[in-house]
Amino acid sequence: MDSHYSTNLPQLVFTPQQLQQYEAAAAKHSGVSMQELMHRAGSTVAHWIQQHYDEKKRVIVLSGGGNNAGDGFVVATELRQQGYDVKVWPLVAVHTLKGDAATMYERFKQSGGECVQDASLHHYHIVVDAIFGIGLNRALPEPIADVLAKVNAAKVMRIAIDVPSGVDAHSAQVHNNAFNAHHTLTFIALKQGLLSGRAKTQCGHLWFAPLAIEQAFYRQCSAVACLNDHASMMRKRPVRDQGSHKNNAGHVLVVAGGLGMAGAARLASEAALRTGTGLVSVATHPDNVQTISQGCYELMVHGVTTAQQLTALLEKANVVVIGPGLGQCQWAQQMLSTVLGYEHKRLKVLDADALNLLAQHPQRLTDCVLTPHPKEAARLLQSSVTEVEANRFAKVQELARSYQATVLLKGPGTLICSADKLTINSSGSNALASGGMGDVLSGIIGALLAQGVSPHDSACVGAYVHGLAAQQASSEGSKGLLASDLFPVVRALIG
Ligand SMILES: NC(=O)C1=CN([C@@H]2O[C@H](COP(=O)(O)OP(=O)(O)OC[C@H]3O[C@@H](n4cnc5c(N)ncnc54)[C@H](O)[C@@H]3O)[C@@H](O)[C@H]2O)[C@@H](O)CC1
Ligand SMILES: [K+]
Repeated sequence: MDSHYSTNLPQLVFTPQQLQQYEAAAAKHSGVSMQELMHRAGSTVAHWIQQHYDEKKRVIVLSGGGNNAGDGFVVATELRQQGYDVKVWPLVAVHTLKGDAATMYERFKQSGGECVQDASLHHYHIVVDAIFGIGLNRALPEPIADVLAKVNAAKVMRIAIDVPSGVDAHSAQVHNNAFNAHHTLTFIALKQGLLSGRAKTQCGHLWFAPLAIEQAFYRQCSAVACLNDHASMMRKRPVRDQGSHKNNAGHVLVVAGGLGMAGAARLASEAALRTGTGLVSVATHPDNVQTISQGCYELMVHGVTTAQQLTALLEKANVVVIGPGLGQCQWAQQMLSTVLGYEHKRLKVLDADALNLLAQHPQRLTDCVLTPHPKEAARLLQSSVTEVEANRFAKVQELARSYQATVLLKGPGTLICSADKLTINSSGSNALASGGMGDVLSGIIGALLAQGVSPHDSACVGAYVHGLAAQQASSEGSKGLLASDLFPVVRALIG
């Protein structure tokens, strides 16, 4: 069916530039004209609205000056035909419309459709955003931003066509007053910029409508990233043979917990245990030993003050997780330089203060997974959080390249980047959780590495399981999720 849509998203992810370049060829190969394609796009949105809201709901479509507006005029025409009270509020003068968008405007007028200026929003139930789609190339002009500020504050259902206006579908940058959608219906192929960072939340529920040309599009160009899905992530979990024992399931050494920071070390090391590691050792500040061991007697906890003591522990482990609650004092620096300088191959997860210390002395790494949040990423790149969030995709690639590591950039739609691969995480975010969530994630990734999963896949599966566990452990929208609440869910997912 041409107006098919679903919240089941494909795994292949593209840039908006690829859509601009190849969608005409894909349409041609599918025997569809560009005008028919615009018609399908608009019809799909109209159909979606009919499926979700009856014709008593009053609809206003905000239109812009490009083809996204053309889709909007199709929506308005079709909904009118179905008996909805629908108006269009052009935010760009309609006489500037060209080509198919101008044709769709004419059809709307000919069918008796009306345009209004300065509509009073409280009269409407549904606002459809047809201002900008993949053609957005700068911040929103002030008059449009002012209208969108009012729309975002109004008690209306907000539905975006293809891309919420003000969201850059390439970089995931969210410009001021971008349309804050409850639902976004995006066409033909997934655009990377809708899937990560604040842009992801700005889309609300994301629906995919292939317009029956997606297969032809996939044949035109290669995806730039992969959106992970449940089945592929579950397939990549480590398999533990029934006849195996603890020594076959890896040995993680968690180097964590400066003075007064026992909790971070405990969360990371318990997470490593709960994710199936055979043995977990902890190297920590001597004062923390008792606190970390309490109630988790499976952990082997060592108070460590010298490089020699740490080296002795490194010899026994196959994976090191370093950073949670480490601090940045001399002891912490010594721990990190001992781990990074250790002569034998050890896979390493660097998190939290290990990243902050690394940022002070940037160096190329070997066998490392880095797990920065945007602020840590900004420090590692000597940049700012604003710059990182303005282009998460470019920044995670820059980090992976300059540090020669697998990098996991946290936030909604966590990004995982290795030299040749970019993956976007699809499971929930933990925006409503309290502290310690990152410590758990580093422990999970360490455990997966220790059980033989590759660095890229460990980061992907770790991010997926962690997000899903946060989703499952918290009831919808409730605050106060504890990092330790994740343990039983992680176990159930990985086990
Ligand atoms: N025929 C086609 O190419 C199809 C296009 N489709 C729709 O068309 C959209 C893409 O259309 P366009 O490429 O025309 O792009 P848009 O409709 O997104 O807007 C582009 C226009 O806005 C201007 N613009 C961009 N950013 C601006 C800003 N911040 N302030 C002021 N003006 C700005 C551009 O210079 C251009 O004139 C898609 O997102 C999709 O909704 C669909 O109908 C499918 C078929
Ligand atoms: K839009």
